[in-house]
Amino acid sequence: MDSTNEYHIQIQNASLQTNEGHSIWKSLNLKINKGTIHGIIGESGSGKSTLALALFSILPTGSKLAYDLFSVLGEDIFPNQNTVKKDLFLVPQNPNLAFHPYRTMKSQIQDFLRLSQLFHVTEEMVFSLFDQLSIPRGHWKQYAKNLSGGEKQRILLTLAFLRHPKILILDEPTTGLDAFSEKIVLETIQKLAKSGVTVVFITHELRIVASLASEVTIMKEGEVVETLPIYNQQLEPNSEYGKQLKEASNLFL
Ligand SMILES: Nc1ncnc2c1ncn2[C@@H]1O[C@H](COP(=O)(O)OP(=O)(O)OP(=O)(O)O)[C@@H](O)[C@H]1O
Repeated sequence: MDSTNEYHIQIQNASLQTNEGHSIWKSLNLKINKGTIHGIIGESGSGKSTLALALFSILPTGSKLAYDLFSVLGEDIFPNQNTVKKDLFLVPQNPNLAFHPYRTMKSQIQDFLRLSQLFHVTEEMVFSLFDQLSIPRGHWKQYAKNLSGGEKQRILLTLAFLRHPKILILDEPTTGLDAFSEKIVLETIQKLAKSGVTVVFITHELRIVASLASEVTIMKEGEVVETLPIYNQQLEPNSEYGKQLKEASNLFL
C-alpha cells in the first residue's frame, strides 16, 4: 500500500450500469486528497450512496462496472479489496445495515472491538465517547431496534473514533438530526480529520459541506459536474448546475 500517495481516493472514468441497463454513473472522475474533508453533494439519485458502498467494493447485484482507475489508498480495490478494507470505515445512510436489530449494542460493539483487535478499549472509554456524542449510557444494554437512526449513526462515529481508519466515509450523517446533535456530529468529524483521517462527506446540504469541507464535488445524474475548493466556508461554483444548487440552498439559510 502506498501511504505516500497524495490522493487517498482516485477514480477515473468509472461507469456503472444496473442489470436492467440503467446508468448509475456515466463517467465518474474523483480525486480525494489525503487528510482532507471532501464533500460530495448532488441531487437525489445522482449516485452518491452507490459511490459510498462502491468504495467498499459493494456494488448493486448484477451491475456492470468499468473504469480506467478505481484506486483507494493506492490500490485498485476491485481485485485487491481485502488489503484496504480494514483502513476504511463507513457510516451508511441507513445505519440499520450496520446492526442486528435483536442484539444488544453491548454485544455488537464488543464484537466490533474484538474483530478490529482493539483489545485495549475499555467500557469506560466507550462510555466517555457516548457522553461526548450525547448517546445515553443506558443504550449500551438496549437492542439496536430500540435506538433511533441518528443514535445508531452516532454510535458508528464512536466506533470510527476507536478504530481511527485512514478513510472515513459518511453518507448523510446529519439528516434528521436536531441542531444540537448536528453540531456534535460535525465537531466529531472535524476532530477525526484533524487527527489525520481522510473524510468523505456525502450530503445534499450545501450549507453543511461549506461549513466543514475543504473541497467539494458536485454530482448530477451519475456524473461529476465539478470539484472545487471551499475558502472561508464559501464555495463559488463555475457550472450552471452548481450555481443553481447554491442559489437554492441560500433560500434555506
Ligand atoms: N441496487 C440497485 N439496483 C438498481 N438500481 C440502483 C441500486 N442502487 C441504486 N440504484 C439506482 O442508482 C441511482 C443512484 O442511487 P444512489 O442511492 O446512489 O443516489 P444518491 O445520490 O445517494 O441519492 P439520495 O441522495 O436520494 O440518497 C438511482 O437511480 C437508484 O435508483
